[in-house]
Parts: sequence; C-alpha cells; structure tokens
Amino acid sequence: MSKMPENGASARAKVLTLDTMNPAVKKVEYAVRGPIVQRAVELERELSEGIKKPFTEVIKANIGDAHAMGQQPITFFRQVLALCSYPELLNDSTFPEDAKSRARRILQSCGGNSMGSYSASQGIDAVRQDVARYIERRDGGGPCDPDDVYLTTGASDGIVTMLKLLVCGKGATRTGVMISIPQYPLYSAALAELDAVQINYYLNEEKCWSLDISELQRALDEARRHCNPRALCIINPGNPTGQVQSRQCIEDVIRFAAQERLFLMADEVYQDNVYADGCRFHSFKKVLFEMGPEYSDTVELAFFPLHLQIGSLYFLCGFRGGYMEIINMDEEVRAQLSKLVSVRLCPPVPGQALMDLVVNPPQPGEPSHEKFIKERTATISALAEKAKLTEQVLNTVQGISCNPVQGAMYSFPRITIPEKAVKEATDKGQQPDMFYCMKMLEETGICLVPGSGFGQRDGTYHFRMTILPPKDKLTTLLNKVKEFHQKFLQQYS
Ligand SMILES: Cc1ncc(COP(=O)(O)O)c(C=O)c1O
Repeated sequence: MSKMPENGASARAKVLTLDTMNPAVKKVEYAVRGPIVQRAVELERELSEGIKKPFTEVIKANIGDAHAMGQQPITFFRQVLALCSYPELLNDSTFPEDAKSRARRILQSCGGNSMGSYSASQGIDAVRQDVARYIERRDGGGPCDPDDVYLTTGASDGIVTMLKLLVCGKGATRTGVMISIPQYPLYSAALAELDAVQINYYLNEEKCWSLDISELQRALDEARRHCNPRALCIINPGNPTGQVQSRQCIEDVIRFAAQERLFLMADEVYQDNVYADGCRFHSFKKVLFEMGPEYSDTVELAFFPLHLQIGSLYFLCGFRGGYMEIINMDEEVRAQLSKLVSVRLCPPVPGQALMDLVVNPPQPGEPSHEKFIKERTATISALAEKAKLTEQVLNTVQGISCNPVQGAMYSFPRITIPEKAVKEATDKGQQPDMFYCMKMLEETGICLVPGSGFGQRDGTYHFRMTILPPKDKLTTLLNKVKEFHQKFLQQYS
C-alpha cells in the first residue's frame, strides 16, 4: 500500500503495481531458486549470527553449481582466462606455452585485442569456427557451417531466444510448446512469460524416465483442440530425471516431429555427463543426418549442447557461455534471429573465450594436455561414482525409490508422503513435497527442490538432489536424508 506523506497530501499512486504490471511475469515460477532456497539463505545468515539450529551448516543440494560444491577447476582454463584478462602475464614464464598461444589467438580475435570489447552479436568468428569443427568431430564428420552457430549467454539465453521466434497467436491459435514432465523449469517459466501454451508430455518413471511416442501423441492430440502446437522440446540427458534416451527413441522423436510438423529443440547441455553402463549419448543432429535426406533436409532443429554450466563437465556456469546450432531454418526467419540476437549486443566475451577452450582443449603433445586429461578424468570418475552411490543409498530407505542416475547431475527420487502429512501441507496451502522439503531444511540444513517445481504425475511426490558434493559430504547428506525420511514417516504414519 502507498505510504501517506507526512504533510497529509494524498500519495500519488504508483504507475507500476502488482495490478498494473505484466501479468505474464506474475505467472513465472522457477523452483530451483524458489522459497526453499530463500529460506536456506536466511538460515545461513542466522547461523553466521550465532543463532542455534539443529545443524551447523546449510548444504545447498538444490542446484548444479559444482564450483560452489568445492569441485577442482581445470587449471588450463583458468590460466588462459587469466592471460586474456591481463595480457601482461604473457611475459610470465610460469604459464605454459600452449596456454599463452591460446590466449594470444583469443585476444587477436577480440576487437581491440581486449576481452573488454563487444564482439559480433552472433559471437566471435574464430570461436564459432572452433565450435563448428567440434560439432563435426562430435557427430562423426557431418558438416557444420559456422554461420549456423550462435554463441549465447548460456543455454537459457539460446532456448528463450528460440521460443521468442516460435511463439505467436491468440486464443485457439496460441502457440503450444511440448515439454516433458518432469522438466527443467526454465521451459515452463519462459512459456509463461511469453504467454504460450505449455503442453505437458509425461516421462515414464516406471521405465527409468523413458519417453514414449504414444504419450507424445496423446499430449499433442489433446492440445490441438485448444492451441496450435508448433515445437517439441527434449532434454537429453534429462534434468531433473537423469535418464539418457536410447538412439531408437531419438529416431522415433525425429520421425514424430517430421510427421506432426513440429520444430524440434534438443537440450543436450549434459551430453558429456553419461555414467551408467550400457548408456550412450546420441546427438539429435547425428541421428537426424543418419536418417537420410528425407529428414535431414526438412526437420527444423535447434540444439543446445555443451554449455559452460554442465554438459562440458567443467562447471563454469558463472561465466555464462554456450551456443546453439540451427538446422533447416527458413532463411528469412534466420535473418530475424540475427536481428533478435543483435539487440542484446553480444554474449559475454570471457564466456565465449571459455567456450572456445571447452570445444578445443589442450591436444596430445601440448604441455597442458596431460594435466588437463588427469583433471577431466578425475571429474568424470568422481561423478560416476557419486551417481551410483546416490542411487544405492536412497534405494535402501523405506518410502524412497530412485531410478538409476544414468546421466546429468541430479537424482529425482520418488518419496512416500503419508496422508496425514499431505493434509497438514494442504491445510497450510503448501504442496506436500514443498512441506516435506521445507521441514527437511529446517531440521537438517539440507536444501533440496520439491518435485512439484518440475512437474510430476498427480499423487506422486519427488525431490531433486544434486550429486555434486564431494563424496564424504554426499555420504553425510544421503545419511541425513535417510534419517529425516524415517523420522518423517514415523511422525505422520
Ligand atoms: C537442462 C538444462 N537446460 C538449460 C540449462 C541452463 O544452462 P545455462 O546455465 O547454460 O544457461 C540448465 C541449467 O541447469 C539445464 O539443466
């Protein structure tokens, strides 16, 4: 409410109020940084002020920020970035020669020989060329034109940009976009903000979160009655669900998109995070090209691989970098895309520089290669071990069942919430899994994200927990979750 000025004159009403603001923004929700996380931050402050709690530390297992979890950064990346930021260090003999030559190349490709300059809106040419060569290597030689590559401020930026191009219409012609449930809530948030229709298709939890074409068809047929479905988004490997889809599944999805005339958006940011035996990452682009010209010349695809966040395993999310490649996009729309990205001038140049290193790391024979491989291998092995550990421990708890964490960096176990607790939550106006996670935070200091933030089948409850903490911390965390769940069941059964 407006505050009355002291002289008694009536206060001027604010131009911007909850009633007059953009209603689409009010519909946006983003559980990954929602009320639980806000409370976790408050608890951290209270602990630092000496207020007594039943725990001594808040463990933020809600988000995939590996550096915040103490993961070792990759030395080569830091060296090159340091050299690019402060080129005087190029005279310092403690830096290896390959880091120096990489820094010189990046600096030369930046306007004004400085990372402080703007770059081209689509991204630095030399970096887009390296990305294109990388995608060709990744996909076994299929051509990639650097002009089809757009560097972005992380995957989020690329995904939202593509959705902006796709969304239009009003009423029954409003654009519908198919997203998985559970989903990474960037999608639901962006669709809410753009006032598009979210079309939910459910992943099959009983079959390790696999994707059934019959479920896609059901969701599409129902949606066609009230909107205009135009795009299909797939996250593979999955967040929050950690599954890795089979090659057959990807082929079926491409065929479905072709048949139903849907624009495909493939979120492959976790492409390098595959742990389970027998699982392999198959890129949409590679499968599309293997299916022959009937598909590779027609299906419109945007994919978002290897971002600084995660897919690359290097966890540089704060630098904000990434890229997308677009395939079979109409030339006139592509011109609109180029215009759209030019409005934000350019993605951060340090993020672009790092992206270049991610797609083009030290090669055999270069001074930094051995150390780089050692650091990278240590990261992958540790993640694989922690994925297994998480699944194993959670499955020993009565009332928790967890699918194998085949990839990405989260587990998404199903939890039993007794009727009595569901009622108490409903009486408080809370989702039952929010009630559960809030209680766990207050009693143990563990910060998880309730499954309702990602979407789940009615009557089922989950939480998302990252597998990133160092092994000893993860073990403590899992044991605390176990203890809490047992107590919770006893209290409410
Ligand atoms: C599936 C998925 N897509 C996109 C993103 C956004 O990544 P970025 O930090 O590159 O914007 C994330 C981040 O966690 C993610 O999990």
